[in-house]
Amino acid sequence: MSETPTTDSAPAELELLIDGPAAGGTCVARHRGQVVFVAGAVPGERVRARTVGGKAATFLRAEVVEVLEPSGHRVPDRRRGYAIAGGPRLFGGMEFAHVELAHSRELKAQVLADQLARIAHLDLAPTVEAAPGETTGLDWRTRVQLAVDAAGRPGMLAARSHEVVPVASAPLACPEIAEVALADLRLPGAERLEFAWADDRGAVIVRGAPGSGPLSELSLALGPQWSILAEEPAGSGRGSNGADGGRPGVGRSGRRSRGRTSARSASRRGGAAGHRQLRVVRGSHSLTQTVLGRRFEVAADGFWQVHRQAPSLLSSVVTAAVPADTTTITDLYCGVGLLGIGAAAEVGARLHGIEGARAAIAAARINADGLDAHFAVGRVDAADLPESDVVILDPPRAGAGPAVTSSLLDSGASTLVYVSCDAATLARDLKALRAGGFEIESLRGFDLFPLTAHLETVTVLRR
Ligand SMILES: C[S@@+](CC[C@H](N)C(=O)[O-])C[C@H]1O[C@@H](n2cnc3c(N)ncnc32)[C@H](O)[C@@H]1O
Repeated sequence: MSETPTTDSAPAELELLIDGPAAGGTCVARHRGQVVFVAGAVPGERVRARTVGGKAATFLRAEVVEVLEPSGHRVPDRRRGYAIAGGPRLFGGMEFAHVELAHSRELKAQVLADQLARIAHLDLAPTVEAAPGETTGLDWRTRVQLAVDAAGRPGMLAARSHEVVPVASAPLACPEIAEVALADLRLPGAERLEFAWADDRGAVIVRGAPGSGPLSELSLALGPQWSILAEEPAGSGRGSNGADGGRPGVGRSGRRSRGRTSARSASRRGGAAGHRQLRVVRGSHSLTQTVLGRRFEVAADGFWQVHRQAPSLLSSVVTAAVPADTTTITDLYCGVGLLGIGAAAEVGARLHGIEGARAAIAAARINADGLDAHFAVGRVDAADLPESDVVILDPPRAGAGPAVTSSLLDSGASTLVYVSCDAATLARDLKALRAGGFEIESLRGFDLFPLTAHLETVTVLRR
């Protein structure tokens, strides 16, 4: 066991006592006064961990290699359930795979409270509520992105790596996606598979250049309920149509890197979008999702709330915050209109929606059929906000930011309903909104990304 100081270039093994939870699904420990963010740990444990880099002068990052004194909240790593023969090699993105589901929600609530306190000086003790009917936390994703390795095998990326770990089925997926037998698929030339499931149909987007053979294999492997879309070949002249998803600088391969979003490309909460136009190999580019009795059209590669219960849950919670006498609602970052349409229909209000993705606005206009609804394509941070009593906002992880919070303070709105998937940017924006005169009426956390480090919040503010 090394007792020498660690640096980026010299990994070391440390014995650590794990303290509280930290952002990103890690836990905090200390080594010779230096903070260590440890992946794969549970608070209260004693572990042996290997450093994986970090700024040695300020903090270290490490991964558990052996648990010396386990927490009672530790469970066998659920990622092993997705291993193919020859596995298991573990992949990234299921930060709480080794933690009891209920306890993972408590850890998320502690991180949320900590960020609200540190950034916004708020003394709140929010809980993180389970989605209705959640039991295992393993079957919720209606949107799944998989990488494809050089041999054409679908898999997940290893943590902080481009290495593809092949999997037998899509992790955390809803049953309809989970039953697709990935271990049998070979799609050489493909770079990424994106699955989306709606009411009773699904779509698979194949990115990269798989050629006709692999696409035929995919067609045979999937039932008729699945549409298949493929990227147009590079150089076909059919690139992005230029409609901007409006997420500069945001971007992961999912909920966080959305600067290159085309109107027909993914605009998930952080995810990088596709770059090329899609061709329908079979089926349709559009899916229909029914939420609380209302039908929503959404493109297979357009933004949609990922947890199968999220659309109805968020729509209900947002609508409940809208006063019955509301005459006008503005829905910022409205996507295909899910939150604003539900609320406007309930109280009979006029609706304005603003969203960066042109294709989403086209769908929103269809989805708002029968309502007094007006939608505009544009960047929220550059928009003049329409006069309204209530503003709903559901920004990407980057949050609203100073330009938008300033517009909200200048607007005539007396109620804000802020839906967020990032506690840190929420806290920053709440600080600005409170300083400008809004008061927090309620703040609820929801575990809409079970067994990952992410959570959703809905905050109601009034003035
Ligand atoms: C988290 S999604 C919310 C969508 C919608 N509220 C829903 O529940 O389906 C965020 C949306 O904001 C859009 N967006 C991101 N940055 C934007 C910006 N600066 N201006 C306008 N829209 C933006 C994205 O295209 C995406 O549709």
